Amino acid sequence: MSGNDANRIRIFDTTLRDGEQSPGASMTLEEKIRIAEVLEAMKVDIIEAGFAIASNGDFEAVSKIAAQIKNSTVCSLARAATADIDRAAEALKSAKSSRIHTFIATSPLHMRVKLQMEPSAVLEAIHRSVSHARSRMGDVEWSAEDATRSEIDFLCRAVETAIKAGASTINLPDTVGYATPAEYERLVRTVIERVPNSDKAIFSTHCHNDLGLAVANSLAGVAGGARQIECTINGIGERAGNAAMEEIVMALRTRHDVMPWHTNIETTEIMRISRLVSTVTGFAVQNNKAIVGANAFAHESGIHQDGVLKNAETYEIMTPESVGLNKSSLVMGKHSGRHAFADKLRELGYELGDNAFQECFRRFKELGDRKKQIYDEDIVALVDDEVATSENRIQVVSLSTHSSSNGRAVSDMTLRVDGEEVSVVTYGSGPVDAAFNAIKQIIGFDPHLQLFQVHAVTQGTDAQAECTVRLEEGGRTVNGQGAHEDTVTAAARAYVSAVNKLTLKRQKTAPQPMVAS
Ligand SMILES: CC(=O)SCCNC(=O)CCNC(=O)[C@H](O)C(C)(C)COP(=O)(O)OP(=O)(O)OC[C@H]1O[C@@H](n2cnc3c(N)ncnc32)[C@H](O)[C@@H]1OP(=O)(O)O
Ligand SMILES: CC(C)C(=O)C(=O)O
Repeated sequence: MSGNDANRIRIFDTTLRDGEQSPGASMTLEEKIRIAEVLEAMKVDIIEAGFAIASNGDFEAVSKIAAQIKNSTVCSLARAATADIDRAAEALKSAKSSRIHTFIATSPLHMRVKLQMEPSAVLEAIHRSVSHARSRMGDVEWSAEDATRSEIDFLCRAVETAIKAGASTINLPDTVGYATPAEYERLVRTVIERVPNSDKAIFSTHCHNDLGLAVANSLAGVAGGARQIECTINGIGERAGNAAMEEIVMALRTRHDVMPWHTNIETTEIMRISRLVSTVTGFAVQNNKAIVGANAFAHESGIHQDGVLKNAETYEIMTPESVGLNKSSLVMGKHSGRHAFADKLRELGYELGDNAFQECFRRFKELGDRKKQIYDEDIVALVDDEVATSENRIQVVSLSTHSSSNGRAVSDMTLRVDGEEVSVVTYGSGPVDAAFNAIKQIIGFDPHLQLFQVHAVTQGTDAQAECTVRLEEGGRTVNGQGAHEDTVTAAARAYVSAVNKLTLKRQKTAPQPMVAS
């Protein structure tokens, strides 16, 4: 994307610093380096690699990332304290491009309660810390922690002080995610308008998501004049997290018509980094999360699937490829329609005649009513079962069984034999035995069961069972398969499938009566 440089938004990623502040999200050194490498590959402008004074581990991570990353600026956080700044400078010393990010709170509450400092002392601390940081490094960012709950006059004086002392980036964090978009836009605009030397700095947003407004506020901040956005992958961060980088970048790209700003981010790396951060932190991405959630490019309803098959733009405002996904997915379930089912069958390599298709679709809908998720394997099992049994002389119409842990099982079975329905009630040592006895009683002969095997097609207790039955009779051996989410029905279908093969073989030599009299 090209554009006027005044419209270029720098992306400052703080996944490794603020993101790691999410309770439970600690990352190892190796994991941080892997994440930094992908951030660099996706052309992030500034990577905040850690808070060097926080621990030896943080120091080492910042140092190693600084030494390794060449195409992004590497940054460390530091309080308004000489020791913090020196530690940050030390950790960053081998970086090709580096930044010290120093901060202090400017809201009355934070100054009084947390820092226990008078506002005048805070102004002095800003001057001292930024000047010291500048003496150690050319690129210094200063943040007014809790800017959105600060008094505007004081905030403007603090910003002016920081710029005078040499800060070239001024960040106005919504530290507790309190602002609304209109307020935040106004805050950024007001500070830029009122601070006399504001043209010497780039203004930045850093929005938390306590009210779910982090991304909206960041974009509002840009409308107010900010040209750097601080954000994290998957929106991880302190409490409810930070603005999600993938959402910001894709919003700017997708709605360029109304937001004339652009980033340098290589968006096709988005899925890769999202999965990496999720794996490393153990923080699953919610299915309906914008851009990177499992459902972000997935469609289950028949009407949507039909639309997407005709033209993806009907229900997709960006392409899956643009975020590094191969394609959108049509999730098969009870809401799917014939168009999507036919498309799925083609993808799985099936070509069915009309009748078989209609029957498979009917069974698929039934399965969808009973099973939460339908996987490709379920459809394969269902279609194979249907294709294998649709021409059979004997078919299972219905089966119900009752069993208990300390007694016999009973089966109530109806088979269709040459178009005629026959029902029997039989007993057995278990439900499968009872069902097999029913089939034997109806067909009138008793083949030897050589093999009975069951396996679950997919995971979960609602998975379909796939059964194989091997029968032998008079030197003839046949295998039959059956699939169903009820294991006993799957077994019965497999048995009947084998019996059909056996009767075919028997008829070729010595035709027998099909129905017991
Ligand atoms: C909004 C943010 O995300 S800010 C970043 C938050 N991230 C972190 O805190 C993670 C890393 N932090 C740490 O490892 C530790 O808190 C350290 C190493 C920084 C400090 O540890 P400790 O010296 O034990 O202090 P502790 O964390 O208990 O308290 C913080 C101290 O820093 C002071 N402080 C807080 N912010 C600043 C600041 N910007 N500049 C100067 N001092 C500050 C507090 O007033 C308090 O000072 P006090 O000890 O005189 O009361
Ligand atoms: C240190 C600053 C940038 C911060 O993380 C915040 O205010 O949330």
